[in-house]
Amino acid sequence: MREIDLGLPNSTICYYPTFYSEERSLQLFRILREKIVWRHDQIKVFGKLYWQPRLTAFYASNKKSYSYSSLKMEPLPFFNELKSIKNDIEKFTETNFTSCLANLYRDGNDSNGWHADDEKELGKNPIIASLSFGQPRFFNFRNKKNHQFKKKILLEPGSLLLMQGETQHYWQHEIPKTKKVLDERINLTFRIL
Ligand SMILES: O=C(O)CCC(=O)C(=O)O
Ligand SMILES: [Fe+2]
Repeated sequence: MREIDLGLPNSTICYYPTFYSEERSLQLFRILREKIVWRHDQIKVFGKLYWQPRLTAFYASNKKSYSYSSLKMEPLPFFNELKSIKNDIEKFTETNFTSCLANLYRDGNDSNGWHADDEKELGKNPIIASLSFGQPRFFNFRNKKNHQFKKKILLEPGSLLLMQGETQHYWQHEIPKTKKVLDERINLTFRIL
């Protein structure tokens, strides 16, 4: 499989543009759009409530909830197709994942602000497997200590982005908004909780 090492210091980040074929990605987009129970939550930032700029869902094979940005998500059980995607990822990475956070970016106005996936329940050096479907979107990295030090990649449908090792200690990531009229994008991030 085609593999692109991002080559950022103090990180292990690999991009696989064609983890799924074009046809399979389109089929999976339709299934995920329909079967995932999407929710729109509010989060509290400095005491003020804001609507999250995207829809989300949380699935897990255990009972562990996922907490971030003042939000606590209780898991739903995996449905068949999501389980089979999890299987594909597990075979490829030789890693067993317990949980999947799903994001639906409805258009260019939806986004995911600068953050690192460094919640303590993920452990010290978490492995995160991130799959993309639907509309391609840019994904930015920036160095935590030097915000000028950035790298931008386009996440294409059917692609896999693997972040592991010390990545979350040194780098933040975001999905920026864009003024262009865009279609929906679905992201699945598999994690161990
Ligand atoms: O949508 C993406 O590709 C990134 C999602 C993300 O960073 C997250 O859910 O923690
Ligand atoms: Fe993230």
